[in-house]
Amino acid sequence: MDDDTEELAPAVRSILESARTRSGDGGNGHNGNGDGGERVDADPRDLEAAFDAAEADGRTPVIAEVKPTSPTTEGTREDDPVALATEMVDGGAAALSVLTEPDHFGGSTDTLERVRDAVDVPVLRKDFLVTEDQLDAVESDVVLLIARFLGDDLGPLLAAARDRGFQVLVEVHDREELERAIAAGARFVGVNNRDLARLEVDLSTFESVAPHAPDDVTLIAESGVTAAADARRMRAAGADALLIGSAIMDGDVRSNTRTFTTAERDRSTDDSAPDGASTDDSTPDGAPTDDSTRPATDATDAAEHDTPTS
Ligand SMILES: O=C(O)c1ccccc1NCC(=O)[C@H](O)[C@H](O)COP(=O)(O)O
Repeated sequence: MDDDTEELAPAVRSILESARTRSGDGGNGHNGNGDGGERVDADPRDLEAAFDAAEADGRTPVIAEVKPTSPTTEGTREDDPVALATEMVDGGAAALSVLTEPDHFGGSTDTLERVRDAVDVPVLRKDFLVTEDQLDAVESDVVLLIARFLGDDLGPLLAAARDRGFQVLVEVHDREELERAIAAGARFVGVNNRDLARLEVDLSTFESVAPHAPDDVTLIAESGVTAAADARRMRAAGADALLIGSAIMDGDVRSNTRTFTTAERDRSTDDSAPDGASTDDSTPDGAPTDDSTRPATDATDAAEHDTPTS
């Protein structure tokens, strides 16, 4: 496992420390998979198909995140997560992300199980997994692995997750992490606009990393999307889908989700954030992009799109 924890924001160091002490019970003293310690055999709902269905229906593919709180959020949203999740789906979310991290995000494996039972879209388990046994805490359709935290363990953990049937979203923040993710065989890559060293969000992160991804990788823009204009901007930069938490959780969840899922269909969608927060609009909006035309920074970069994935 990588140990550059000195470079991480204190909150993120604390998240990692707690992740390293959690076992495969999800931190709740309860194995979310039923009977203690059993290896998960996941029967996943297809994430790519969910994105395709959203596109076919004219919706921007959005993974809406059930995120009760976080180190960068004030307060905790106490509503029933199942009710919130149902509203997200009603708002057009192609998939859901559910935090299972208990100490900093108010998540739990029980919440994920309840949400997954209540909806029919794919559900991503959002957590900071660092050991193989943690994969067995609960069944989900997709698990998140964060390249920065895993170092050389990324490949083995990705393989262990796939062995259990999970689809895997590998999160990266820069080009070096993207290359490691691709070398490990990632097919879904999330580019996190939030810098875990400083917890600052900058949408240009996705714009700078995305052109280096092979065309056959499904790219997800994570964090910092707060308005319809941001959603269009990420799509113009090549995002196949968007992972959105705080801006959906703040206020009317169904209506907030709809703001993003209709961002490209209705160009008149108000560009202010659903909660009125200002947006990072330093790059002009772009029209929706086709996967096959993911922008490249230059001809050399374009050639790199042909890198095969396993
Ligand atoms: O969201 C945080 O405050 C946070 C702090 C430290 C590490 C990770 C954090 N977030 C995890 C996430 O990946 C986000 O929840 C997700 O990308 C959604 O981001 P946003 O739409 O900005 O809520």
